Amino acid sequence: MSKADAKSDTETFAHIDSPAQPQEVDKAKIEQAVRMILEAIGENPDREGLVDTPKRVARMYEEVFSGMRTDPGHYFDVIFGEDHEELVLVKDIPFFSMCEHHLVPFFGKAHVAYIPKGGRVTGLSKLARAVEAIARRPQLQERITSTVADTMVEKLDPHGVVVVVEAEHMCMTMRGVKKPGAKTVTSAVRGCFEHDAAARAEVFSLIKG
Ligand SMILES: Nc1nc2c(ncn2[C@@H]2O[C@H](COP(=O)(O)OP(=O)(O)OP(=O)(O)O)[C@@H](O)[C@H]2O)c(=O)[nH]1
Ligand SMILES: [Zn+2]
Repeated sequence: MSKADAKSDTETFAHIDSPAQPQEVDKAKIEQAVRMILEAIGENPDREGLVDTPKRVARMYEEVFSGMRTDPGHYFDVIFGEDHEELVLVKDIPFFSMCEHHLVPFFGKAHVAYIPKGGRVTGLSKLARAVEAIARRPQLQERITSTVADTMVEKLDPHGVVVVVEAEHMCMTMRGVKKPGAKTVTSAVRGCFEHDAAARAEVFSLIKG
């Protein structure tokens, strides 16, 4: 399921030439919708404090959903021919995303580890950029986790990948079940880490430490 999702993401963004050329969001439509929501809750969208709110929300959605117009795989186009076939871990990458069920934020940290193969070593910042591009869409935590892992497998063909994401979901905090502090942890394990329990344990202990 998650692998299929990652594939469809790759297909969705296949037409985008560069992450530096985002397509526009339909801000006028967002403004219209926000105005309607304000009316629906009994507010006056023309009062002073709210008159610019639809525009602000449209700009905010353009920013927080910018990953809709970014192919995370592009970040792995540049590779260094470094002969390093040992573990690389970038941990505590902060991210912010939007729950696709309620359109409220969930946020936390991502930890990304891989063992490069054949000199396909990526820039460390590209791991964080890929996490950000994938998070900035209407999302599920599980899908962020597996899409990061599957994008790396597809683009870098490494020996193995481990992605761990820990997050707090505002839809569980400020509404509904109201359980502030509850953390969700998800992981995606690919390649050699699937079979090598010791290597997997090393990564998890480095993430924890
Ligand atoms: N698996 C998964 N579930 C999520 C994520 N973000 C939010 N959810 C859950 O999505 C579910 C949506 O459940 P529904 O019953 O359709 O909606 P709801 O009535 O608003 O649910 P409550 O949050 O329980 O009030 C809730 O259980 C959320 O906690 C996520 O990233 N992954
Ligand atoms: Zn939610």
